[in-house]
Amino acid sequence: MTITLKKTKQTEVQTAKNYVDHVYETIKKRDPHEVEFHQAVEEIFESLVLVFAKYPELIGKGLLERLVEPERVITFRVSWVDDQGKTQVNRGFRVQFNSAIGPYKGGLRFHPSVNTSVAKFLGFEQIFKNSLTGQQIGGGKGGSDFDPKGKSDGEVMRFTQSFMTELSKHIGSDVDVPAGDIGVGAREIGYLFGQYKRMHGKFEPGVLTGKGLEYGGSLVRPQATGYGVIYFVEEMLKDKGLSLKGQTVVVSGSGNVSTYAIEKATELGAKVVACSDSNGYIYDESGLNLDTIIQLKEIDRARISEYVIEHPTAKYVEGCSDIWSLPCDIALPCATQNEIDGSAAKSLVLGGVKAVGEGANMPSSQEAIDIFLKNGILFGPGKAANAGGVAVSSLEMAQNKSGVSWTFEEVDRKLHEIMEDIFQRCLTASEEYGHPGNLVIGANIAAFNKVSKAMLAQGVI
Ligand SMILES: NC(=O)C1=CN([C@@H]2O[C@H](COP(=O)(O)OP(=O)(O)OC[C@H]3O[C@@H](n4cnc5c(N)ncnc54)[C@H](O)[C@@H]3O)[C@@H](O)[C@H]2O)C=CC1
Ligand SMILES: O=C(O)CCC(=O)C(=O)O
Repeated sequence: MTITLKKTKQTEVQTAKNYVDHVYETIKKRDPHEVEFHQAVEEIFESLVLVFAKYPELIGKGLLERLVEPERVITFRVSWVDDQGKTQVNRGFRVQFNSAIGPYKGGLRFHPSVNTSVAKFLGFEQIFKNSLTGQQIGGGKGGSDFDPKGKSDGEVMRFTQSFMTELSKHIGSDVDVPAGDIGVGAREIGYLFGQYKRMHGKFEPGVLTGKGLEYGGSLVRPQATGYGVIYFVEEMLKDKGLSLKGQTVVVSGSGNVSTYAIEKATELGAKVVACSDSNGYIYDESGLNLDTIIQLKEIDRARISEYVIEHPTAKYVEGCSDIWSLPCDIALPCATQNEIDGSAAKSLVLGGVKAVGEGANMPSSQEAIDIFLKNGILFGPGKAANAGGVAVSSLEMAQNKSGVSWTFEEVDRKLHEIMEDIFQRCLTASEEYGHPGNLVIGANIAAFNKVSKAMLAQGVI
C-alpha cells in the first residue's frame, strides 16, 4: 500500500515512516520467529504512518514501542489424562496485551497451531477491534495447542478443567474476561466456567462471556460475529447504492462465525453457494441448506464432506483453498488466518467479487489486501467486520453487572447499531486521512486514536 497524505510535508511523512519502521524492525529482531505477530503489526503500522506524519509531536511518547509489548504474557503447562489413561501435556497461553481502555478481553483458541506468535497476533488485533466497538474493553487473547478434533467429551472436559485451574489465577470480571474462538464453543465455555467457580468458590458470571443462557449468557452472543459481519457488509454495499439481495456469496469455514453469517446473509436475500472445513468445501449453485450444516458440524461434529449424502446435487471438493476460485459477488473468509493469499485474491477478482468481509482474524495476507484495494473491491478488515462478537460479549458483561437480561430483539438492535457505528467511524477516519473508502486505514487509525489518547492520559506505564 502506498501511503500519501496531502498537505503533509514529505519530510514529515519520511520522519514518521522512519519511526514506524524502526519499531517494526526492533520487534522482528527481538522475536524473529513470531511471523504472524509481525504480519499483524505491519498491517496496522502502515496506516499509522499517516497519524505520526500529521502529529509529529506524538513521536517520542513511546506509543508504538509500548503498544507492541504485551503488558503480560502468561504460558503454562496443561497436564491431563486421556481416555486410555495416558498423561498428556499441552501448553496454555494468555496474552494480556493492553488495558488502556478496559479489562483485557478476547477469546481462547484450542488448535494445534496455537503458539506465542499466534496468541500475540490475535491479542494485538483485539486491542484495535475492541477500541472500534466503542465499549470499555482492552485487548487480550489466549488458548492452547490442544486439538479438540476426535477427542471425547470426557477428554475435552478434563483438558479444559486443567487449563482453567492455571488460567483462573490471572482472570476476573474487572481484570481479564476470556470467551470462545476456534475450537472453543458453548461446551468448552461451560466446562471453563464450572472450573473457575470451583477454584474461586463463588458464582462470578462476568469472568467469561459466551456462557449458556441458564447461567448468565446473553441472547445473540452465538449469532453476534456472523450477524455482525453481514451488517458490516450491508453498510459497505449501501454506501455504494447496493444491497445483499440477489448476491451470490461464498463463505469459508462451517463453525460459529460461518454458520450465522450464512443464516443472516440468506435472511437478507443473498444466496450462499459454498462453505468449507479444514479438509475441503461443498458447493451448490442453488444455495446451501443451513440446517444440514448445523446438524453435521455442531451436533454430529462430522466432516463437511458428509453434506452431499443428504444433498446429492451439491459437490464436495477436497482441499479448501480452491473455494476462492468459485465465481461470487461477496466473499466471506470466516475460518482462519492467511486463508486468502495473493493468488486466491486474484481468483476472486477474476470471478467478479464485489465485496470481501473478513469474519476471521487476519484471513487475508498483505498481498491479498493490496490486490483487493487496487482493484476497487469493497474490503471490510476483520478488526472492524468481525467486531460484533466481542461487542455483544461486552453487552453480556453489562447484563451480568446490572443483573438484567435483554431480549433477543434488544441485543440484536444494539449489535446492528454498533456495526453501523464502526463502519461510519472507519469511513470518517479514511476520509480525514486522505484515503476515502479505504477501510483498512480507517479502521486502524480510528482504533489507534482512542487507545493512544487513553495511554497518554494514563502516563508512562
Ligand atoms: N467466535 C467468535 O466470536 C469470533 C471468531 N472470530 C474468528 O473467526 C474465525 C472462526 O472462528 P469460529 O467460527 O469461532 O471457530 P470454529 O471453531 O467455530 O470454526 C472454525 C471453522 O473453520 C474451519 N477451518 C479451520 N481451518 C480451516 C482452513 N484452513 N480452511 C477452511 N476451514 C478451516 C473449521 O473446520 C471450522 O469449521 C477465527 O479466525 C476466529 O478468530 C473473530 C471474531 C469473533
Ligand atoms: O467475545 C470475545 O471476547 C472474543 C471474541 C474474539 O475472540 C474475537 O473477536 O476475535
